[in-house]
Amino acid sequence: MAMVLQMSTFLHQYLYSSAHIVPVDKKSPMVLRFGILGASAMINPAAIIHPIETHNECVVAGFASRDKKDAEKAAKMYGHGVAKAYGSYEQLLADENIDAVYIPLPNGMHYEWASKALDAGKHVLLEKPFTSNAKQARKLVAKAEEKQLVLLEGFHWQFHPAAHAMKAEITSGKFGKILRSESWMTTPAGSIPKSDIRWKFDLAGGALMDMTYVVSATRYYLSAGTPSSVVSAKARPYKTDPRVDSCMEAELTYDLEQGPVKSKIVADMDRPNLAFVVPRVWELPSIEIETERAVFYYYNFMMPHLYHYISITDKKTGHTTYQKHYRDGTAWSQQGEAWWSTYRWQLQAFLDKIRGRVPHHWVTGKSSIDQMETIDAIYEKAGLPLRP
Ligand SMILES: NC(=O)C1=CN([C@@H]2O[C@H](COP(=O)(O)OP(=O)(O)OC[C@H]3O[C@@H](n4cnc5c(N)ncnc54)[C@H](OP(=O)(O)O)[C@@H]3O)[C@@H](O)[C@H]2O)C=CC1
Ligand SMILES: O=C1OC[C@@H](O)[C@H](O)[C@H]1O
Repeated sequence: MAMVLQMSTFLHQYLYSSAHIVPVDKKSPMVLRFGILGASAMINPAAIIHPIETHNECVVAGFASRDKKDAEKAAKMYGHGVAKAYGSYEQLLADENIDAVYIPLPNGMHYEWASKALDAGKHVLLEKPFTSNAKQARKLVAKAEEKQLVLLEGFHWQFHPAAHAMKAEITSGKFGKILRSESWMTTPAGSIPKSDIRWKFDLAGGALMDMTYVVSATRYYLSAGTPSSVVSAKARPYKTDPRVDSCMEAELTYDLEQGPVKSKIVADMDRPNLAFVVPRVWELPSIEIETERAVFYYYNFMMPHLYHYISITDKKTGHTTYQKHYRDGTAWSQQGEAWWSTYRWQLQAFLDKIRGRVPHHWVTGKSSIDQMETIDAIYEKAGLPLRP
């Protein structure tokens, strides 16, 4: 289902950004010039190109590809006559006219290229998962601190008003302590092509890596770092490479100040059809959290701009209330439009951080390290090697 969501978001982004394109002066010192490493990545239009088109403080100034023709194609299609094409990532990084880079490369290349970008003095918006493993994450965060540059893991969903509205309810104290959580993300069997980067161990593929959202949502709503223990972890190995998890299910325990919480996560890139024929298209990435007095359920936490709801069921009365949030919210007073996607909210925060303004939300380096430490611990418990 995740792929269907991705396609819907492409359409959503295309339609809304076309209606809200803002012309910007590339030469103005106030305009941040982005370069994209991996011009032909599938995620580019939704995650960065269309959001930038609707922002008056930034522009895509360069596309780099392994093949210069692909960079030229992207520049022609999305460059608005100002973007340059580069036939290698190194060439883009060497260009002093680029201020920041977006990195949508295969997971296993995140560390190398984010590190090189920081060395070249660029701010980095890095796709999830942050790196291949926690060791790399620690090194990368240290490098960004040393260079005093902005480095952000692209957990776009956390920047959306609905994410914050749900968190504000959970942490309000009205519903008591958190007791347990369960988060899942699936995509129907056969929907990810065999050639996809997600199936390649050497590129740090695997369901837990790709659907890292289930871990990050759990940690975000529990305000947690790393689990005190991975109670169980079971991988369904990918047919042609058992080091790659086509599905990962794990049970974690968090020892929070408020008390222990049991969390289950499910990430399935090859979800069997219902009765062998019906793809489970209704299974959007979701999280359920039980507290002493209520059960929360956030349906489609990953792409809430398309559709979402948050339900809160009172455990005593059984009464359920529903909420939807497309703008404003606890962390926002003035910013944002109802049509902004999670990626547009994320871009706003990234720019605010670079410009010295206070972003409405941030994914800290420590959080990205904790995230990768959790992923490593789950792989270890499942008996799979850490990603290279
Ligand atoms: N935030 C979100 O919502 C999403 C995030 N992602 C993340 O973005 C990243 C890219 O995903 P996606 O766009 O689906 O990936 P794609 O396979 O579509 O794109 C990856 C790009 O990386 C470049 N590349 C460099 N080396 C290789 C290699 N050895 N094999 C394949 N590609 C290579 C290619 O660009 P070129 O040839 O032009 O250099 C390629 O187009 C992943 O880390 C993924 O987790 C993905 C989807 C959604
Ligand atoms: O980040 C992602 O979000 C959407 C999914 O379809 C995709 O597999 C994943 O990389």
